[in-house]
Amino acid sequence: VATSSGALWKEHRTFSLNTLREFGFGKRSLETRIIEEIEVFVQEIQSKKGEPFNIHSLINVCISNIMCSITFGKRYDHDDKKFLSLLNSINQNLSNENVMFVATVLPFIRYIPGDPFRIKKVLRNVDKVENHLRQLVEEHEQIYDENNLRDYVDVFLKKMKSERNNPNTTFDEDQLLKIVGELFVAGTETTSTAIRWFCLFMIRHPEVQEKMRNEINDVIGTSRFPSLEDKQNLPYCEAVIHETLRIGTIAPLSVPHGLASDLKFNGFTIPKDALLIPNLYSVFFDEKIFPDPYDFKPERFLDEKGNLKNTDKVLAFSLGRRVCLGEALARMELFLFVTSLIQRFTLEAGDIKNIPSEKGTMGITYAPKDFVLKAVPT
Ligand code: HEM
Repeated sequence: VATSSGALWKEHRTFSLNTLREFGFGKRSLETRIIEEIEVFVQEIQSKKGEPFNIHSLINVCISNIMCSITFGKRYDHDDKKFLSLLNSINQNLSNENVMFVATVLPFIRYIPGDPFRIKKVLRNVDKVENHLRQLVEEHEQIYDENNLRDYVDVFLKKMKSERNNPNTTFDEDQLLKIVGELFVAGTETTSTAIRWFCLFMIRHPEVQEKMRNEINDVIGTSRFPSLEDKQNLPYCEAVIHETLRIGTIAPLSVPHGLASDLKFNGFTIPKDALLIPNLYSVFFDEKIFPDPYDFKPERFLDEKGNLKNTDKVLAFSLGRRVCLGEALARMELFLFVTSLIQRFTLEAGDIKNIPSEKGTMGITYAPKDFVLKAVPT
């Protein structure tokens, strides 16, 4: 979806969205699935007993499991070595994306003996992920039952079978592998990065955590997990999520777009086929929209009565026809994960002399540098 355009993009974006909606996007069934994953998340954190740990892999597995269950009807245990190694390969490639830009411009560098640019490593990682996904698709094909469509892959297989005699079909195994790979990667890395930014900002701003916890305690208490119905009653928590997406700037340059026709803009003509790189960063840090843009201030999204305002200015998922396909899922996950976390734990720096920096690293997303934290039960 993300890398295609024209008729192919339209057909597969519509198919993907409809199918993902069928499997719960924006529905209660998906909320229940997310909360089940949060229960595991909380148990894993409790098992650390307030000792310092790196939350990166824990968040990655939880978020990835949600995407895996929609796509393949499957989730993995947190100590599944094969799955952890797969997620690690994806992480390595995403944080190493710049290398692939260089290899695209200078393709010969991949033939240099040894692996000085780590390109062979990146390609080995791609193979590893593709082989894993291919195996999952093959397993689905073997037990496919058209009267019991369990997940995204089954619905795609049904469409493939119904289009078997259409010579122009775009529903084939290659396309299926591309899309599940994309959903798996885009659906894990982005949301997981947003939650890591959230943890980092909470360590740096204990007063914000405290306010969130007070609001959660007033509205929900501690006996049950937050649910999506609580969202409207937790404006401060929502404001913190918007501020996290703004300052975290997970996709500062969104995704490059190609121009389908000439475009006149501010007296310039930008020719058809030119590559446009949207600069979301310039909006998030525009002081006319967000005064003191470098300060973490959730209150900027609340009016004097405490109601949310200006949240539509945070274009974290971009906008227009190619707006992020996973926005609904990501917003559900973000709300449920961060409120459940703050309801049960106080987040502190793992090492008081080493408070994690707000300066991140740029790969395919803008992510925090790895850090350790303490999650002290409230
Ligand atoms: C906090 C989490 C997320 C952020 C910040 C984010 C951000 C973005 C952005 C900025 C784009 C580019 C839109 C454009 O081209 O104008 C995008 C596209 C996309 N995202 Fe996300 N995303 C997130 C979560 C997800 C999730 C959970 C999924 C999985 C379902 C997903 C799947 C996609 C896909 C498939 C596209 C390409 C859409 C198209 O080209 O039609 N994203 N996302």
